[in-house]
Amino acid sequence: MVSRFQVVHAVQGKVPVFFDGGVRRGTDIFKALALGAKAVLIGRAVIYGLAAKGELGVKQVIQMLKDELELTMALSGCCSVDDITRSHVKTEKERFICRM
Ligand SMILES: Cc1cc2nc3c(=O)[nH]c(=O)nc-3n(C[C@H](O)[C@H](O)[C@H](O)COP(=O)(O)O)c2cc1C
Repeated sequence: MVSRFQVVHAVQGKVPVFFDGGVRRGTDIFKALALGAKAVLIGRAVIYGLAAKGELGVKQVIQMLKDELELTMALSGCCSVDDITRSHVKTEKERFICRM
């Protein structure tokens, strides 16, 4: 089965990619950007916030995603989103080679 992250990787640099679906954490945004996505779209995460706490919940979800993305960027040595590159993520195959 091909994952959404693999699809982004496959078309990287050929067409602008908007990553849509399953974004729940800042690390998901980081990974999508690292694989070449120009933007990510968020559906249910903000709906969950809306259902739980209304407008405040939506703001909190967006702030949480922003905080998590910024933390991930800081831990990866990225000062801006333009600094996030393909080298910041590994495929399963690359991870396997690293373990050998
Ligand atoms: C309440 C709700 C309504 C949606 N309505 C539509 C729609 O009318 N047409 C459409 O193409 N996608 C619709 N979507 C899908 C979103 O555009 C988006 O693709 C999806 O929610 C992203 O995945 P995520 O929810 O995992 O973030 C809807 C999503 C939600 C949560």
